[in-house]
Amino acid sequence: MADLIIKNAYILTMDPEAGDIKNGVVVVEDGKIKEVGTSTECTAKKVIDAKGSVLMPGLVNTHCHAGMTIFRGYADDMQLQDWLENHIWPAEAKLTDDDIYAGTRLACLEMIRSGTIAFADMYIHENRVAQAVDEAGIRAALSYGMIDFGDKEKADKELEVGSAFVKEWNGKAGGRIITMYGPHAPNTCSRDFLIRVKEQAVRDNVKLHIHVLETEAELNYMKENFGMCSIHFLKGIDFWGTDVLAAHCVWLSDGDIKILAEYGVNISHNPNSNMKLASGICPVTKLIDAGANVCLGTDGCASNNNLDMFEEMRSAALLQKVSVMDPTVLPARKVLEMATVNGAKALGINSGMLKEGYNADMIIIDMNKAHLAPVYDVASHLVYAASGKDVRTTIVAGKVLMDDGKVLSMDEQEVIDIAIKASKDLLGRIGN
Ligand SMILES: N[C@@H](CCSC[C@H]1O[C@@H](n2cnc3c(=O)[nH]cnc32)[C@H](O)[C@@H]1O)C(=O)O
Ligand SMILES: [Zn+2]
Repeated sequence: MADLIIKNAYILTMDPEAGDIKNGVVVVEDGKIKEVGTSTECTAKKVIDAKGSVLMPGLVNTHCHAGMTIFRGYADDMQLQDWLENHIWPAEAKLTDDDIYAGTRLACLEMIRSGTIAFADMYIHENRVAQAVDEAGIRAALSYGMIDFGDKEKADKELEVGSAFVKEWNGKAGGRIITMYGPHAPNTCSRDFLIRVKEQAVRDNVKLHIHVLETEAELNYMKENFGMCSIHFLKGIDFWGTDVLAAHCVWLSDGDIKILAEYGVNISHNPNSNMKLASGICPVTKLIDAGANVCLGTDGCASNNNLDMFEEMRSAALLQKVSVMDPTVLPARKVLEMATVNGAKALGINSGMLKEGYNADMIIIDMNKAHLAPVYDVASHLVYAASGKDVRTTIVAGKVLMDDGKVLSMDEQEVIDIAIKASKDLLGRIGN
């Protein structure tokens, strides 16, 4: 007997061979997809009738600082450097591991509610992030964010913490957690430190998660200090490879784009964060045309300010169209691919498609809504009309985490209340 059957769904498999399936059926067993088709002989412990709904792979958020939900709306409308140096970093210094746990639980709740089944994180007290992920039932690629500012002692300490985290949590939560190394950025990590981290990641056979060329300020800093941009600098220390997830990649030359594509780098495009911080516009179309793997991320809640990947898909499509003054770029299906297939590839997880043998990481979107009627093209609605609020069911590793709008893996009000209390206590500690 299978664990779960979903029937009568309009299925977006995201599998180029299977395409869309009308009145489709998916059978789930032991956390994996057992069958995808139009009928099945199987029976199951639980059957979901998805009539009038769309079933698709869940969304993959490839750049986040989940615990920063605690800072949602804390510091808006300022430049990145001012925001980081004068507001966020001083506040982060007062964060406790309980704050991070509370903030990450809130992030997991928000992501489960809005159809995200996996996210890539880079933050502090990452062991408490992992604990929250384990309990919430979501999938995640987690890294302890490391900064050395050229201080050898800090570098040693950061790598010790980052390495211990990688080893302790890789593969945990029934395989839902994978770990990465998280060197923060080329202008906050020294050359030697970046070399050491890359070597350690290769030895540990895990990927790397780094911010790259989010702002023109980083580009200028790298040119002044190293005589070259971050892309050429990282190439010079053999940093690039398919094991790298680079967030932002806004300030790129055509030569940089060629390098990123050539090395198979995974690029996490964060349109809402880039717009909110006025960081710039990532040349997504050029990167895709060059063959790079471009996926989508929200960044932290303090620079978005939510974790709704449907909003991120819409922003990515609209921002790119107006930035190149061509409405034909980034069509809906391409954006859906970025948020599912490409995101899964970037994290190295077997999700992102509804295909036999893949992780049963999927979502059901209720299409019986005024703002989703009538339906000519499902993909169009998912990108240009829907939001995370239209997700009714979220399944990760075959487990139903939200069933018809009710979150089953956590007490929603308790999670919200604890996060609000943590933010109030934090304000008291920050003293404003
Ligand atoms: N161990 C490090 C912490 C790094 S965690 C990841 C860092 O990225 C910061 N961060 C959040 N959003 C952004 C962004 O958009 N660009 C760059 N850094 C960010 C976040 O505030 C956090 O300090 C230290 O010693 O500071
Ligand atoms: Zn970030």
